Amino acid sequence: MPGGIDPHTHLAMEFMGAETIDDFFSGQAAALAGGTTMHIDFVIPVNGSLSAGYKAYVVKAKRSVMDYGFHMAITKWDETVSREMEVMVKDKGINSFKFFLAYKGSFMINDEFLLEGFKKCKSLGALPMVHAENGDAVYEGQKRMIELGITGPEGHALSRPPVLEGEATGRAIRLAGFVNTPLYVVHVMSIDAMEEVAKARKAGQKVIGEPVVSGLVLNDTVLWDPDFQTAAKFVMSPPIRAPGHGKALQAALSAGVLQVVGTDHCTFNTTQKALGIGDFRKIPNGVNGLEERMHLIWDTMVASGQISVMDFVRVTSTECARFFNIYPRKGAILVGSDADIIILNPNSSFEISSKTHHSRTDTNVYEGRRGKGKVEVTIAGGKIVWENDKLKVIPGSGKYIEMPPFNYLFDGIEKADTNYLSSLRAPVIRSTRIDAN
Ligand SMILES: NC(=O)NCCC(=O)O
Ligand SMILES: [Zn+2]
Ligand SMILES: [Zn+2]
Repeated sequence: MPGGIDPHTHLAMEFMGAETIDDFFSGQAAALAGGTTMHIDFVIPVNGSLSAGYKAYVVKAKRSVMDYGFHMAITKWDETVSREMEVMVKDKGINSFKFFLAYKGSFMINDEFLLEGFKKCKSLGALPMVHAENGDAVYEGQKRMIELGITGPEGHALSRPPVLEGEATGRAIRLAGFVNTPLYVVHVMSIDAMEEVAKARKAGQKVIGEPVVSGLVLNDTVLWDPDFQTAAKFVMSPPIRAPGHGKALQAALSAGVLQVVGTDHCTFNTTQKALGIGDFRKIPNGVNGLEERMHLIWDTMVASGQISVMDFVRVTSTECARFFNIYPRKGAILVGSDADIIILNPNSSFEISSKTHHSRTDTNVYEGRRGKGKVEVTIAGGKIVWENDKLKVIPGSGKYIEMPPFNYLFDGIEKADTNYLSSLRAPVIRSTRIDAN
């Protein structure tokens, strides 16, 4: 099959007072061992500067062992940001921008700037992405938990319930519809958010929903574990939800309501997670998944009969290549495509453990999981990099993949705008005469 493409990772990311323990070397080594041959990471601007952020990430990615691309986060709005977005698209090969509706006081931006960002993305042919949670309400929910004396990891889930994800997802979708731009919703974690995506797609709106492995296969009961370390490793945003949400997301994935599976790989070790002992708001948010994604999706979705092998390739690779406009170079086995290929043996089994995984983190949120379907060989760029449970990787061998704007979702956007304009009624010409009496 074509190698996996993970549309959502955070390697060497500075976040919540810590830096993720996996960098572009260890995170990518883990990815290759799990059959993923390309990932798209989020560049975080430095003090709001896109160019400074881009430069920093070019340095971070120097030791790459596999191909990668960048999305860019937009964390503030002004003329410079608007101009720099243009540079990122036209000169740097970035065709997607992420807007955080959560993380009040750090990454979050308001609706006025979200609208500006959506308009700019549309004009550049870049895909806007949203982290959809209502950041103001999350802030309120966090205060409420602390006042109630709930300071442990369970407070994380209780302070940001599904309704806040549903609200922000619906709002972002409606604003994208108002601007008439395609939209990509990252880490859809709840039924509430998924149903907003479903409703919009049914109405013909170009909305992409990305579930992540943790949301598909885990549930939030672990956040109530009495051991802080055990519970804290599962803290991510939006939170892993109550039992039932994961199964509904799986059904949505098999029905095509959700389209591509990411990981949101963002790893912090036990010492880093301990920053939040006594205050869940300080636990660095993020879980692992780069190495586990292909195995868990195969086992959960294909081995269980929920999706076909063809669908597996679509949701783990091809569709991602199409959304980010690099198909058929990536996401296919064709003459002229990059030779990123995996051999997955459906009859052999895998077992996940922090003792054997390739990530640098000392825990694994999928610890102890076993299943059917193991990636036995990974070929990246025509070279065997994973075979007989051994990695053969060369730091610096990974290439930066430039992604051009105007993917297929932009087809028809201009036409719809023209139709909209001509559908507006002719302006009313009113008399300004005022009668004397
Ligand atoms: N998701 C998460 O908890 N950490 C990474 C940052 C983000 O994607 O929101
Ligand atoms: Zn996010
Ligand atoms: Zn993320």
